[in-house]
Amino acid sequence: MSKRYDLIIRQGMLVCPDGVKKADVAVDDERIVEIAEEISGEAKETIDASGNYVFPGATDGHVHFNDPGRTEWETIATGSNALAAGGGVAYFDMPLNCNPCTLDAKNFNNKLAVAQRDSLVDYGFWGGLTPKNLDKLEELAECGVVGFKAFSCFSGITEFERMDDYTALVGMEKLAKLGYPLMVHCENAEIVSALTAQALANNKTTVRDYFAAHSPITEIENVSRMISYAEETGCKLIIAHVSTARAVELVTQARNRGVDVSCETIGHYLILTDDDVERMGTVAKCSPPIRDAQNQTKMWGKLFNGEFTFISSDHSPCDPKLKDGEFLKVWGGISACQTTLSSLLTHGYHERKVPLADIAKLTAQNVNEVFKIPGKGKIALGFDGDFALVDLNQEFTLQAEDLFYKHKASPYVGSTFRGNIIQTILRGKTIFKDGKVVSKPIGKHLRPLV
Ligand SMILES: NC(=O)N[C@H]1NC(=O)NC1=O
Ligand SMILES: [Zn+2]
Ligand SMILES: [Zn+2]
Repeated sequence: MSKRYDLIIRQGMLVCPDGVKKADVAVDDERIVEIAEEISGEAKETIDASGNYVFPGATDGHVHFNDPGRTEWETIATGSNALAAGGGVAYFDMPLNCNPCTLDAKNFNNKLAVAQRDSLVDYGFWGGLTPKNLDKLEELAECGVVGFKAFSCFSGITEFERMDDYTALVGMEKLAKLGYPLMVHCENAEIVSALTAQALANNKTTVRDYFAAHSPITEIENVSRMISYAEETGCKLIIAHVSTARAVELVTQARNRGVDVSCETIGHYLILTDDDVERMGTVAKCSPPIRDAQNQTKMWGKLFNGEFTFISSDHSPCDPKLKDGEFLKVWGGISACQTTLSSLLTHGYHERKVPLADIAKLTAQNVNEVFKIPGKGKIALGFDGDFALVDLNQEFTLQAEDLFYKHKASPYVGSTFRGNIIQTILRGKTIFKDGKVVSKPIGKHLRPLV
């Protein structure tokens, strides 16, 4: 007997964990219920995807939507719209740069209320770990955080204090017991702050002065230090936005000897170089900074080796006024959550032949597996009906007005991409189509199975 499903997507090239295949996929009651060469049943809605690729909807493991409290920078509403326009169905929001920061249950619940009202797509939240909230980790875990985030160096936000070595050790001991991962922004605080102070004192504030103050060793040293604490405590460690191939090598070596450590990288470390940043200016300032072309080539090698667990955007926008000034002094953060998938299709698949199934793992599957989010991140039976429909060969040049961010700025404005997201579907419902958001906020809170 043929069934009547909520949705059937017909004849798309499905990007499944084991490769790409032409098939139909049916969704009923928000979940994928059938995948077959030809599904005989009918549906309330049918999408003809012939000629297009169907990716699992992306999950961005690392964004700063700044809501509540810094909504003049970005909001959950605008950020989640941008994510959907880029094929995203979920994100994990960082415990800063919202205000107050997510350092206890009360502020977690404040943010949850905003997301319940305003988030177009599904969401998880990071809790923070700072010297001030070692006694709040348990309550944050009970709230349902996906993990904890800490900064080894100054975070840019005074209220979100950096994690000193004592806090790193004790925090990791506690998180190991609770069974939650810690993600660390790894840059050596003493070296970065001394070099920055010296540069400022000498009026050396150019882009190259900034790179010099955040040289590769500051990341490499701190990654190895964090690995030592993880190895000692058994805490699951994730290195945030790793920017140097040498740091990735340290992570891989540690993992090979049994340490529970993995790393995330960000699109811009694979796509832009230091010379691009010099040309583009402060819109492309981030920390750690974007490195040279030689390092970038090695980073692609690491991607081909499977050494990155997932790729995020580190979407960290600000009020444009904060990007206006001398390079060393302005806000560090890049707006990118709308372009990660298209970037990887352009520079990964088309330029370097990265398999599409690997791109799907890096943008959707792995991040949900690492954080134990059930039922999300791949095109498989029983999983959420989350899809990004992609015209793989369609080229487009990104215009500022295409961006759904609160502030229409990004280093990628003016770049030409190959691989356009034409439709995004969250749990069976179309939320973005042909350049427009077509749904009210329907996001729900994602809790890990810890
Ligand atoms: N506070 C904040 O968002 N910092 C982020 N920006 C950036 O470029 N790197 C970060 O960690
Ligand atoms: Zn960071
Ligand atoms: Zn970040």
